[in-house]
Amino acid sequence: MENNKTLVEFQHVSKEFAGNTAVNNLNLTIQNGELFVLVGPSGSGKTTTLKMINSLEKPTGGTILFDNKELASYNILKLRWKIGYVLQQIALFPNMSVAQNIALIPELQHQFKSKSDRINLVNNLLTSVDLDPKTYANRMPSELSGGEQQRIGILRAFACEPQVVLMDEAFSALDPISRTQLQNLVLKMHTETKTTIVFVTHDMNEAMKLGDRIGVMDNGILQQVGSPTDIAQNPANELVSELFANSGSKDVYETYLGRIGTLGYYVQHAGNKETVKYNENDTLRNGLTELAKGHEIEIVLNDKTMGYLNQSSIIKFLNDHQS
Ligand SMILES: Nc1ncnc2c1ncn2[C@@H]1O[C@H](COP(=O)(O)OP(=O)(O)OP(=O)(O)O)[C@@H](O)[C@H]1O
Repeated sequence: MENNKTLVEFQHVSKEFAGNTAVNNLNLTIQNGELFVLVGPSGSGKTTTLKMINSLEKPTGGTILFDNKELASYNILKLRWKIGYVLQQIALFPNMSVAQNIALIPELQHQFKSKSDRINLVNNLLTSVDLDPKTYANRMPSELSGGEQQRIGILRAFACEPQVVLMDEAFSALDPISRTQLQNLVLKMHTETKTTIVFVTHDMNEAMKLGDRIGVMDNGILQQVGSPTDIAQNPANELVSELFANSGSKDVYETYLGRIGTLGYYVQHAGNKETVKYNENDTLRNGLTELAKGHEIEIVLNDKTMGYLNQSSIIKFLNDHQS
């Protein structure tokens, strides 16, 4: 029977380059609608895994299913229309305006019935990321900052309503402020569009902030797959706990909260942006209630709040109240 929940499935997938194993016997399922993060040190096989999803690399062993059909049986060029791709090296077309870049793929797919459809799509997408269409639509990529260019790269990837968006170290070259803004943008796009995203990073903090589930890779081998809570609380082995420890465990709780805060905020994006501060155990519960209502909150960490945050019930609480 078909399982519509699975979008990508790696079955015993390996990839060798001239005798060197980049990916070793990978078994992994990525669900429709999830934000899946692959994290691991340099050379661990993340990019190779990602590229096998859009067939930029072909496995040397095993099988990949896409939407329950063997990837090898697809017309790859057609399939790539349905796969958004965002790279670290910002890849906007330099001779096209912002609007032309964003509308390119839907245009090639004849998705616009009229000129106003095209203008509406571009204007809505730009407005959704706080870039005024009047100012930005006709600019050329060279007239944008790095962060703005990557923002447009993300919009372009989402513009054709892809089945999945692949992002490879998309923010690694950016300054910390732009990086945080773009991470928040990805969470917002994901919450709003429910598009499946596979995000590659070497940064555990970024993984903890973004991932619904995280896959930890090392040396071509998938070490563990789990929610941020699983990875933080029950690392499968030394490698995972070291990677986690090196990322600074305090930061992890902060990014964890960042994620919760961002989700809370974006649930009611256009609504009330009241800021309330909480710093005690009991008020944290109240804070979460506010958050579930869509209010933005800031939680100051101390021993008590850290104790409470250790419970995975915090996530359950938000899930129960947001749906
Ligand atoms: N085209 C290629 N030819 C030969 N070897 C390759 C090729 N692409 C990747 N490799 C090797 O495969 C291994 C995994 O590389 P990959 O780029 O997937 O790792 P990664 O985890 O994404 O690393 P990084 O974060 O540095 O990009 C590395 O040893 C790399 O040198």
